[in-house]
Amino acid sequence: MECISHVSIAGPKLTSLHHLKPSLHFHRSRGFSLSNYHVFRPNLSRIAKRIGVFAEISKQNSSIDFSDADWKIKYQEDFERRFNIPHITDVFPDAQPIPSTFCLKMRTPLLEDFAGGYPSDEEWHGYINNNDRVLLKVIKFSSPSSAGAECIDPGCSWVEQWVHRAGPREKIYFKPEEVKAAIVTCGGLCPGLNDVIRQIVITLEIYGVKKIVGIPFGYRGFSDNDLSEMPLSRKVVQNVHLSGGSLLGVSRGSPSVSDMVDSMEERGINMLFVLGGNGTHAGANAIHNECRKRRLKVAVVGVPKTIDNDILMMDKTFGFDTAVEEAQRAINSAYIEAHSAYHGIGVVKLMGRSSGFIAMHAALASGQIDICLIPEVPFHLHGPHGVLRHLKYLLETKGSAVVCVAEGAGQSFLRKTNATDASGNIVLGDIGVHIQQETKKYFKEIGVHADVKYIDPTYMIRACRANASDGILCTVLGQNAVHGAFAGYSGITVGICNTHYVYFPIPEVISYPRAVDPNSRMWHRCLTSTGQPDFI
Ligand SMILES: Nc1ncnc2c1ncn2[C@@H]1O[C@H](COP(=O)(O)OP(=O)(O)O)[C@@H](O)[C@H]1O
Ligand SMILES: O=P(O)(O)OC[C@H]1O[C@](O)(COP(=O)(O)O)[C@@H](O)[C@@H]1O
Ligand SMILES: [Mg+2]
Repeated sequence: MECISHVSIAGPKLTSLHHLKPSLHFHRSRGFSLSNYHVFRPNLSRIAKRIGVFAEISKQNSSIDFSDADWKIKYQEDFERRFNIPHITDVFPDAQPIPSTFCLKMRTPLLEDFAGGYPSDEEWHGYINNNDRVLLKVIKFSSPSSAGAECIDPGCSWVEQWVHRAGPREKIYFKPEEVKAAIVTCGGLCPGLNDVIRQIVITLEIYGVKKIVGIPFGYRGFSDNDLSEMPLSRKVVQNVHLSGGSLLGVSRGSPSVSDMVDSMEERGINMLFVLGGNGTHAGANAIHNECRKRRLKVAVVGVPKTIDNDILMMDKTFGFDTAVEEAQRAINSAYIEAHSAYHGIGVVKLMGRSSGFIAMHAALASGQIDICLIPEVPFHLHGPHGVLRHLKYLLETKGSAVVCVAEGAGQSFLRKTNATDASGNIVLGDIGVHIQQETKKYFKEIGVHADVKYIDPTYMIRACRANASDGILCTVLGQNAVHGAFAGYSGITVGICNTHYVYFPIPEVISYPRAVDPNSRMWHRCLTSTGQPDFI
């Protein structure tokens, strides 16, 4: 691979970190304690153990023999294998590609049949080479103690990790007139679903596909005989992005994988575009595997939909930006209420089952949050270092305060019900209500007036239409999903990585939910912005 040119990273230098050092009750979670550095990412590991994910990472790295002079080459080869994207020729080695019918200089497939041959423009240079790659990690950490460092070996050496570049290929493995493409949207709503549906349909038509359908109400639509598939065309989807929600509907819970593949066979579906989060992608990968087992020439391509932004490796997922923007309205209302009341306290609960990205980014964007609580960073409500004591301090010094809490935070304070939704997700207790009640109780007990208001904007945020930035992301992801399917890939998902668009094999991005790294610069920035102390 070619040489990389390096640039310096902005941020506090070790020599200037003393202002962040923990005092008795200050920023212990920032983790600059170098003397305790036994593992590569101590703070992250501590949190990781709690949420049971990073054990896997250390297991992967602990099996590497760093005394082997070739360990890096072997690691990179192994990485290349892991991130290889499954292709139709893995199962059908004799499958012959045809020249792509996708060419921006030649839009005739919309109008013509292919009896006289496939239109193509050999001279066009708008295609992606199958060997093009995008660098997954772009920071060269010089020490495991650098904030957010992700090191493979104790010396934290530079290891290149490349993933597949997304986009249209010169050769395609499906004849457009033989394609029946289906789109399904699963899980909860997320801004941008309609934008992605629209782009998939438009791009399919540009390739020359005539049979495009929507599966209604998520995976359920495969098995419920009362639900018929929805014919889709550019005309049908032309304006769908102007409203939120999903044109096709969503649902949780699903029929068995084998029933879904039976249904696909009956309907003659050979391209399936699956829009959803971790659960949906697990389903998509299972469908892909089942199709392979049955030797069906089918492309299954995912588009990660998670407002929580909890899919691994990606810069962000669509809908996240809109959610952060929309959350500003709730935060601002909470701020105005709190600021206008005598000793006002506003509590805003934002989405994020296991990841606090929305809360962290919304806090950063608003500049009105005094306390941001996320699932990745443990906290106490009561006690000398607890949230409530700090709220009292804020009322004394500022007169009002605003708390932003991610829905998955502080679950240990709430009674567990073990209830799950139809998809098997744990039903969380309402931490927002709990904080509101505990705050009221606390101030009553200490005889200090406090006017506590609680806002839960979850469903208002989820139902929004995508903002401009998400609209663009959805457009690119939707188009790339179609390019990936035509290129013959299956069991893949699309994403954005270091601002470039890529394909990932599904299992690599859903092995556990992506979480905020409490040792990352972004969390440190959030703490700097809110000015909150550690609550442990
Ligand atoms: N491990 C799994 N294997 C197969 N299908 C799954 C799995 N987990 C969830 N699903 C299905 O995926 C769909 C969406 O899952 P859900 O967790 O509700 O949303 P999300 O995809 O956003 O995580 C549901 O229809 C659910 O039944
Ligand atoms: O009320 P519902 O539909 O179960 O959804 C609530 C959940 O949906 C979410 O918005 C995320 O849903 P997905 O995992 O489906 O993307 C969570 O933040 C929230 O816990
Ligand atoms: Mg899920």
